[in-house]
Amino acid sequence: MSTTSQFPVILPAAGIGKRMQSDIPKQYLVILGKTIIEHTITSLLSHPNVSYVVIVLSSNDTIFQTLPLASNPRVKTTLGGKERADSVLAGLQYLSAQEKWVLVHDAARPCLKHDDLSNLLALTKSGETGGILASPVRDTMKRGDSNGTIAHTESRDNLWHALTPQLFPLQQLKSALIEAQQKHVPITDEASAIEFVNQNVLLVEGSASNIKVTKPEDLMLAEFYLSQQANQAHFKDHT
Ligand SMILES: Nc1ccn([C@@H]2O[C@H](COP(=O)(O)OP(=O)(O)OP(=O)(O)O)[C@@H](O)[C@H]2O)c(=O)n1
Ligand SMILES: C[C@](O)(CO)[C@H](O)COP(=O)(O)O
Repeated sequence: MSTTSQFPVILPAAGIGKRMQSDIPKQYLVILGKTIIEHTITSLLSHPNVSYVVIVLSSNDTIFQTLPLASNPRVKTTLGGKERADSVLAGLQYLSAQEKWVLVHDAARPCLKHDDLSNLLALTKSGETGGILASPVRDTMKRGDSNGTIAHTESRDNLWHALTPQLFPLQQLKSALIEAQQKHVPITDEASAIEFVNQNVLLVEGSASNIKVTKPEDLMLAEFYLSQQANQAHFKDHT
């Protein structure tokens, strides 16, 4: 990917982190001396093909403006909504209609690797079909029933974990999200909106280390991956 193509990123960060059960929204928990959202934004802004990042905040947010990154001219903010999809749509509406492609990435995924983002962005070279980072499931998959017993074993073939970033043409994603919202279809990621309007989404294999910090036990795992990435960068700089 050349350094001349530049893409905006929408970063939904208006969630409360119910499953994390912390006193503050999980994106403001600190790992290795920095909040999770600062790790995420720093990793995005240091990629040569990212133009700027639109952070979608809750109207109750009092923390973001206190972070040094808040005054970075490549960091913009807007207000989100009740569900993640509402926040993403608010972010898309902030963008100029001149933008062709848009990336959407969770604030709560601080361990994104540049190589994975470059592989995803390579889709913009080959056509108009968007795609997502994803990782193949590894375990044997069971479908349970309402009694908590196994109904059957699901085939692992072609089964993937959906990750972010997700990359789509701006207008396609905006109209798919609006249509899903009007029809009250629950949307948990951008790809599901595009699937809802019967359009194709490509899968780009990404690292399983690109975890979403969701539950308390994920904090230690994110710390491990972030320190591994910092060590690798240090090693690169000294060889
Ligand atoms: N109304 C919402 C809900 C979620 N998000 C963002 O979407 C990303 C992924 O969502 P998730 O991990 O589910 O975050 P939360 O909604 O905060 O967590 P929980 O579901 O445990 O409450 C997070 O960066 C979160 O801040 C958002 O911008 N607006
Ligand atoms: C967008 C996402 O991170 C893809 O894995 C995810 O769908 C966010 O919401 P979830 O409720 O944690 O699945």
